Amino acid sequence: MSNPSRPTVRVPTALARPLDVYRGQTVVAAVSGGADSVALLLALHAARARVVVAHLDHALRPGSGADAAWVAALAADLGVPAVLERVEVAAVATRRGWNLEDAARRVRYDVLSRMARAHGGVAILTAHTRRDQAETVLIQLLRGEAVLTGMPARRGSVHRPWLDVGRADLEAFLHANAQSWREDDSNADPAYTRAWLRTQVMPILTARYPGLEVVLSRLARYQTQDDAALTAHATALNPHVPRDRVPLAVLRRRVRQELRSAGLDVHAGHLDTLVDALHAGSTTHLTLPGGRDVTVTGGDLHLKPSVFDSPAFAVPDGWTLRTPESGDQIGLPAGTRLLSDVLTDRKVPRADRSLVPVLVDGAGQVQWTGLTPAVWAAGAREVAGQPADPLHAAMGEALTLARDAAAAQEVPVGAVVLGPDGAVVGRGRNRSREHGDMTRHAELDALREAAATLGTPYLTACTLVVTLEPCPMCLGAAMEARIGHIVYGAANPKAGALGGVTDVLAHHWGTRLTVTPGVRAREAARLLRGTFAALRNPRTGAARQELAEGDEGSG
Ligand SMILES: Nc1ncnc2c1ncn2[C@@H]1O[C@H](COP(=O)(O)OP(=O)(O)OP(=O)(O)O)[C@@H](O)[C@H]1O
Repeated sequence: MSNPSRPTVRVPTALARPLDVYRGQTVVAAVSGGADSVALLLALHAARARVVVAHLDHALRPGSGADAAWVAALAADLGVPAVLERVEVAAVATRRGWNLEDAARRVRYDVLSRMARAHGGVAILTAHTRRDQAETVLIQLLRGEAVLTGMPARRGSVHRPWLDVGRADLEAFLHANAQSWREDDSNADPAYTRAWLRTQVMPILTARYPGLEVVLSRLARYQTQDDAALTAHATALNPHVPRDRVPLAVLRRRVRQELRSAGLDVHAGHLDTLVDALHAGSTTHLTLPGGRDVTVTGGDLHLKPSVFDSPAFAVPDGWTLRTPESGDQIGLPAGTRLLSDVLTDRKVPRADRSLVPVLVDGAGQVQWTGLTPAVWAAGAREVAGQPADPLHAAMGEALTLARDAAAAQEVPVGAVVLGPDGAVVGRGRNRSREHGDMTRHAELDALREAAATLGTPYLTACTLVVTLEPCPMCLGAAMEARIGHIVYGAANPKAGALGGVTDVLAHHWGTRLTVTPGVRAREAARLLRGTFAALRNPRTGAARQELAEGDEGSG
């Protein structure tokens, strides 16, 4: 029931019109408690939509619980139902190897979709405004994305009705109705790209180009229209048209469509190589992320089918070989996961997932998967009489080095380099404090030692194993040394160059490098947390440090 003591809300036309279509409809309003989503909630309620308020507490800030309670109280005051959920997003990010912003977004949309299904909502409405749209276009530009379409006004059931609404109109609306909102300090923290753009970059640009926000959101609209037209051409492309007569913009979309429909992701550099070869009628071979080989020859694109391994060991009694079934689970050292999530993380194309051989035990738990390298359940290697995972063992050495660094009051990061035969040829740990030199990172020490051991600076068939996602300096050094494979433990949202802050490999480099994230990630992350706690508070921190050490064998 609506609160009768609440004054009637008057909504200006610019804000009300985009919401007219929801009159009488059940919709889920995503309300953070910030100005934009509070205004959306008020305006939707005034538009006589049947609103269900949805709020996710990401548990990333001490005040987040208070925000949730505030949103619940506002919903109660308006007489509309509210669904609240709390998810430890930081733990999800660590487990899945995602950066924090990414994890927060993925978890949020997942939870919102579930809430919409449970309440029969026809749409999930977010309060993104023209300002958010302008920032998104700038982010796409800075990341070097091929099209600057911004956020779509609709994607599936997610609707963004206010993408053309200016922030000033919205705040004026809230003030006119004496409605308060919650301020989130992290919105001003320049460590986050969006907040940095909002607080540091946009003010400078807007001082010179006052209409920038409008211009950028118009650009997004035009680019969306252009992209739709070119994509339609690409879809309708006749396979017999000589490729050198097809405009590159259409060809690029066509190649992307073909790869996407095979469930494959590509970097811009890969796409350029394939498109150029198609257009020129030349031949090129590439290995895409996820290990799929693709060849362009004679103006055609050929995808080699995924090849999966069969078990090359005696299958233990009671285990059965089959293909994945929905709901399959695997007990990994860091916890039990859905097999489908593991296959997603390993970038197995959707179309090929039903072909992956798996071994399940008598209880139906997956013990082994035929990926390269294979994924084993915790303890399964021992049951099958297989040697320990060499990467797990190498990470153990790197963790020991990281602990040595911690004991020497250094940031606890350790690294080893495995030579082409898998033996350790280089070791390193952080020594920046000892030398008063910020280039003395663990990886650089390990690379240097490996080059000395092998007698060559080129470490082409070598693997760098490091406890923390490398920073740009160390990743650059590894690429200069032509390292073929990087394995890391914990994600590094503050300085990581493999997706933590930026994904350096998204650009086209001359070297080919594969990356395995998340090996013994929990131990590496705990060690870092324990050391920082020890530095801040020597008494309680010491206990945590011991905890971190005791965790070593659990991976
Ligand atoms: N914790 C949350 N729970 C529910 N919905 C959220 C949450 N955080 C963000 N959203 C939705 O996503 C939109 C965009 O998120 P963003 O982080 O830009 O918003 P915000 O700055 O936290 O809040 P607002 O946009 O309400 O001022 C919000 O307008 C809101 O609709």
